[in-house]
Amino acid sequence: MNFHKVHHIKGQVRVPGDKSISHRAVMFGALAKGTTTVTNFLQGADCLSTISCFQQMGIPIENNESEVLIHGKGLHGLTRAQQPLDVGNSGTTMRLLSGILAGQEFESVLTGDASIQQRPMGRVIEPLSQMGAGIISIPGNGCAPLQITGGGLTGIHYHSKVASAQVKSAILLAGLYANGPTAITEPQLSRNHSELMLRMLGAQVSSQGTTVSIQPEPVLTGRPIQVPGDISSAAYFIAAALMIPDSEVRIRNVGINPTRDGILRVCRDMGADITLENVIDTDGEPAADLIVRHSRLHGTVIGGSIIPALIDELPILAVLACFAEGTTVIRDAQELKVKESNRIDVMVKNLSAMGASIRGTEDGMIIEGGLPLHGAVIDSRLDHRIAMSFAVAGLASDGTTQILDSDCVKISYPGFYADLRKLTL
Ligand SMILES: O=C(O)C1=C[C@@H](OP(=O)(O)O)[C@@H](O)[C@H](O)C1
Ligand SMILES: C=C(OP(=O)(O)O)C(=O)O
Repeated sequence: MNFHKVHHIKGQVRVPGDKSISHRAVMFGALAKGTTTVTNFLQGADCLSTISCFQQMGIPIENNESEVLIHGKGLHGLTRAQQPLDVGNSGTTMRLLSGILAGQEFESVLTGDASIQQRPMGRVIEPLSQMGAGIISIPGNGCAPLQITGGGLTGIHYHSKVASAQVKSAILLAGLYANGPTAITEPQLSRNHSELMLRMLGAQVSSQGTTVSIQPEPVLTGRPIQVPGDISSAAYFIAAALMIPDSEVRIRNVGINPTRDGILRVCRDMGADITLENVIDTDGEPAADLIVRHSRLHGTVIGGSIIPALIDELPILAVLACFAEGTTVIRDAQELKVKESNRIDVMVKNLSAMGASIRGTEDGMIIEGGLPLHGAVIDSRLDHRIAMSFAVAGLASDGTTQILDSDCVKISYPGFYADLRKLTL
């Protein structure tokens, strides 16, 4: 797909539901008793993989697009799948499901696409094995496919080396089935959607600093869940409006949970004009309209405890940094290397091809902003965040930007190109 320079972006957009919350609504709804009705569910390929895995384990799920109904069967209501469970491209599905399967009295195989088969699973294999699950990497390289023989779990207090909501959630979910309390301490606070939603469904979860603990065998009860818009999807419109002269957009109903709002804090620190209106709170997940206007930006340093609060936004923030005066340093972000692609390498290679001054480091990137960018052929490496980042870069660059495998945006935002185009009219 090709992109060209536009004069401005203007208007309103409503981004689809949050991916992390949509996955969790299906998984936790399946473990609850009764029906969980989910509105504004993200109909992206990753969340559809989660639905299909739970249907294969005997959970009736009705997907009516505007509403998803999960007829949960309680903590012990899952049944063994007849086929290996296929998570597609979704790391969240693979890791959270590993935690749930660790607690089941049956054997399961979890697999996924070529990208997922290269992502590290040792980070869940280690704690779940410590709890007593039989969990092995079938190829023997710490990656999927995984074979999981669950049951007989012991509660542990795990100290994780990575700040990862997927690891934290896997351990908390296994903790639902343990013989005593389970706790996890992470180096920095990662997104807390699991804690909030499990608590709302009836689990006993307590959080103190970067430690979360959970009590086993709660009775979870299904209930309505409203999914706010995904700030990780809003990020592309935030960046486009800031970068492109004369732009102003209103992005409606965006989730602004403080464990996810790092992009707002960093953009403001760079000089961005972003205001919030219509702030609401739905079951502990706040949301607001974001009004974003073109701004003169300056470089900044992004590192430390803010990184987990903007980890998926770092590719588009790297693009934004090219349009800011001075130097932007991204550090402490080595996790970028183990996402759907190596996002440090892919950003450096593609932004360099467009004329940016960017250098990769062990744990991030250093960008000298202010050079004009020009079009190039961009290999998305089938990574949705890369494709969306360069679509936005293309709208602010001379010449033609051609994105290869552009349809990978269906993973988290199937209507992305249509929504972006509407704002350019
Ligand atoms: O828990 C989640 O829903 C997610 C956690 C993050 O991954 P890590 O836990 O690996 O940091 C993030 O990158 C991913 O898109 C979604
Ligand atoms: C890393 C991502 O997702 P996951 O880990 O679920 O594949 C992402 O959406 O950017």
